[in-house]
Amino acid sequence: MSSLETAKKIAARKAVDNHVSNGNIVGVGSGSTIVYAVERLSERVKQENLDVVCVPTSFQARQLILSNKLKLSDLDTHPEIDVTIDGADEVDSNLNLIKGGGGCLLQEKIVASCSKSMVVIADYTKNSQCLGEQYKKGIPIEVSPLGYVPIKNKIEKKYGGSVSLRMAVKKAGPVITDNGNFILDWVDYKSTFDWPNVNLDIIQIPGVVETGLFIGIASKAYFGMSDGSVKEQITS
Ligand SMILES: O=C(CO)[C@H](O)[C@H](O)COP(=O)(O)O
Repeated sequence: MSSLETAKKIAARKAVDNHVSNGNIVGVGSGSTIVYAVERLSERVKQENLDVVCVPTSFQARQLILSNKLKLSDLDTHPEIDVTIDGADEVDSNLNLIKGGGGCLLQEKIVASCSKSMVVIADYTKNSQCLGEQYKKGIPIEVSPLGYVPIKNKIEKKYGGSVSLRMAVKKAGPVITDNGNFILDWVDYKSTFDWPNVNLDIIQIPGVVETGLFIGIASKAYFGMSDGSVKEQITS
């Protein structure tokens, strides 16, 4: 296993061990790091006979829950979640996040917002001082297909940088989210922006469904480090 995969795995396992207990409703994030968390959750459920119910943040998370034989639920049945564990594309020193590299930002934000706490699991490359310092693929913005060109133009005109429509890899067309929307990726923005205000402003543009900026949502992050240790970060 590469040092990056080991880092993801140790962060994920520690978060599950520290934050999940019997009777919990658990929000299950998306991406590659969450796979290790679900594996650990499944181990603990078997070993400790835990009664845990899982609410997915994506089609991928749903499949992971089912293939690991965990109890699957949804927000209709469980609108209040004890803890959501999820990955991130970048985490700043205030635990503000960029998420949505995997295109699941809307469900991820809804599930996190229904949770008493959101715990981030990531490898050491995601740990930065300010957003945009490490992650260069851009801030994802989920939009209604109808409005993607005017939304792109408005963001570029007001804030600069470049906004592009995310294209599918194995299809001649755009990525379509689990909710039937498009994703815009905004690159070359200023990393010194006042993110809480920029986020609120972008969300006001008609046709913007959600942004991948998670401001003031996460309460703790676990970073797997290259030396095999796990760094814990909380909000100041
Ligand atoms: O936000 C996400 C998906 O929408 C993921 O959590 C994020 O992209 C991190 O993924 P990975 O664990 O593969 O690095």
